[in-house]
Amino acid sequence: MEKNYAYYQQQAAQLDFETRALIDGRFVNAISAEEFDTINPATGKRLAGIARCGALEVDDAVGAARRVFERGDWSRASPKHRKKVLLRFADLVEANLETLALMESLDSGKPIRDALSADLPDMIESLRWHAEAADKLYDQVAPTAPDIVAMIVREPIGVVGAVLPWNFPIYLAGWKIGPALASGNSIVIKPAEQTTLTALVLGRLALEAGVPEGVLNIVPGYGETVGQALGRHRDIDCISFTGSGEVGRLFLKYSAESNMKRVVLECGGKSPALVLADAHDLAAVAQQVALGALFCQGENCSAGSRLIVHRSRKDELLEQVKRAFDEWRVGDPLDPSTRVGAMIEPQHMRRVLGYIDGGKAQGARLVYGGHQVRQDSGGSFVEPTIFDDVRPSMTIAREEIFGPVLSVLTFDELAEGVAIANDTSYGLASSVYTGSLDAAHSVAKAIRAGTVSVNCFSEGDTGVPFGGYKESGFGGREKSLQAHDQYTETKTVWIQLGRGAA
Ligand SMILES: NC(=O)C1=CN([C@@H]2O[C@H](COP(=O)(O)OP(=O)(O)OC[C@H]3O[C@@H](n4cnc5c(N)ncnc54)[C@H](O)[C@@H]3O)[C@@H](O)[C@H]2O)C=CC1
Ligand code: BAL
Repeated sequence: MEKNYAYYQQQAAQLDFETRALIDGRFVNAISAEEFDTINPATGKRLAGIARCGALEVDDAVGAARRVFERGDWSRASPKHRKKVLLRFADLVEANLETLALMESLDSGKPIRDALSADLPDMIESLRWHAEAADKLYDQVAPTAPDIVAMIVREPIGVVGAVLPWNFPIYLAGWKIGPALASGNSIVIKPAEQTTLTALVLGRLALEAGVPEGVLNIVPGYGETVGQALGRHRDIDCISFTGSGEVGRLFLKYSAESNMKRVVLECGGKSPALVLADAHDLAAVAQQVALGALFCQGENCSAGSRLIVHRSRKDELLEQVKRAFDEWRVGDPLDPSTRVGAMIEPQHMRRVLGYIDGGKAQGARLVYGGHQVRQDSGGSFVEPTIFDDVRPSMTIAREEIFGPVLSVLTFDELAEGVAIANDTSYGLASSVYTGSLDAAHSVAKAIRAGTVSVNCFSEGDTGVPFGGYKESGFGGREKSLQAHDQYTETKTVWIQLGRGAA
């Protein structure tokens, strides 16, 4: 059967959902037997009732994670064994790619085409990449005096709490599970309450692949209960969090008020796309600008939400960007021709529409879109939107909107453009478009952001670090070998020769 809209609708209608927590290798209901609803953002309809866990289930999951860690079934397994199991896990995710993509699209509102072509393949790559690293990351021996051997060894940090957002639920689960498990830790995952379904399938597949019981636990529930209990738990060694800066700060507080656990935060952005006067091929630039602004409905921490363009090229580029935006059709996420799906929930849609109203009120010029659409669907849809004549002081140029809204600002001198790009409390990603190698390098050095992409919008791949400067990030990087630093402790073993037993 052709894999068209009708096919995906039919497949989606046949899905079964796992809705229970995974603790110590068993799927269990919440102790209270309570559930919370997970809703399809594209229809407003309930998909399933999910186990509503709380601090008691967090205790059980952390206890199980700690026991297996101390027993060593996984933490002291040979790296080769961990690699083999994680590669099998990746294969199983791949074998279930379409089912997981459908579930992800239903639960998060993201277009099925993105779930199939980006979220799932990238998640699988993350598992494989870190699995392969497991038996290739060597420890070190320091240069010392001849009667000393000083070894610098990495050890798993212990029990990791992974707190996930709703914008890339399975993909970001992969960012955390891959390196955390490859380096021998146990993990307790708290999915965002809006998007729990795919994480629970991952739990089943991990067990099937041979990840020992208790090594990977999933505790669904709300942030104030499950999230906070993880953050304050004295037997968790590291929290890896992705989400808002506001909640990121809470995790720092939880850590300070409990056991000083390591906290790694990945917290959003207001990323610039800086287009210099000598940029080539504005039609191609416009395609990248649209991708940066609209991918995942703009619900993307690294979204290129500020277009900062040299005044001499503004009018021409703006026309091209509008044309590029025309290609981003809003529609039912299950329709493979849809490129802009549903906002995660009605309150978030209202927040995005509030920013649009605020932009108009502050004097920015709405030149494209600007409205809620597809009301009849029952879902939360906002059309791609462009504001021109935005000043750096306006709220839409400063705050993370997390929706398909692009602000256009102009500059005359390059230094001014760079200053506007850096005039933000965030520093996650950025793009620069130029025909000059010199300018590309100078701007890349001057921009204070974790990623600078030149003549494209990109976060790179699994092999390169991802994370933010300033309030976009704290404590480390995701992806690449640097991700393993989050989840490992460094131990120095200092051996004095000639004083021990013969
Ligand atoms: N990847 C990113 O950078 C993301 C950024 N955001 C930003 O945050 C805004 C709000 O989105 P939310 O879903 O509300 O993000 P959030 O930061 O509230 O949620 C992220 C995770 O933290 C948990 N959480 C919430 N409150 C908590 C608490 N008091 N203690 C412990 N854990 C808690 C949530 O349950 C979820 O698992 C978005 O509009 C966007 O600007 C949101 C999601 C992802
Ligand atoms: N851009 C992928 C990571 C995130 O949105 O958090």
